[in-house]
Amino acid sequence: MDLHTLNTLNYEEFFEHFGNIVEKCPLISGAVWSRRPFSSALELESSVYEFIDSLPSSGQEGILRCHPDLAGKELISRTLTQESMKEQNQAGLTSLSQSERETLTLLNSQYKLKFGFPFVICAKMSDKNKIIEALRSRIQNDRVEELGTGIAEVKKICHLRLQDIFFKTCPTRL
Ligand SMILES: NC(=O)NC1=NC(=O)NC1=O
Repeated sequence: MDLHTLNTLNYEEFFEHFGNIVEKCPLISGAVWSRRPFSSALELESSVYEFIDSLPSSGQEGILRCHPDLAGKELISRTLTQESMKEQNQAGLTSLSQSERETLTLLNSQYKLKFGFPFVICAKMSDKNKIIEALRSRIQNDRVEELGTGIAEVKKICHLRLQDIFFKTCPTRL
């Protein structure tokens, strides 16, 4: 997608392309649309991060709570968003053994009980073993630290989703 197109999308069209760059948080894209014109794709990405960083902790916790568990009920019931399905599949979470699934389910529940928001990690940059390892170690952290780490992972997920959108629409420009 070239810059002219990006900057001339009305907000409905902007939602079509960018509505789920942060999982189930179209409000962020709705807010960032007001920041156009963008001088680059990078500036669009920075506007998303600035919006997220400007939220109070309750708002950032809300963003984490919009994320489905990894290998959770939405994956089982096939109600994941397209983006999440692709990311979870890429990390090998659609081909877990029974014991791996049980371990992830237990750790996810313990994590949510402790923090009041789900464990979030950029699945595309990880794999099932690293995810289980990260969950085991991050559950030991305190809440403030985990909120920060979770939001950092949300930004990584957003970065890769934006790359997909821009690359998909102009694959020739490598
Ligand atoms: N709880 C999560 O970490 N969810 C996710 N990570 C991803 O990379 N995609 C998701 O949906």
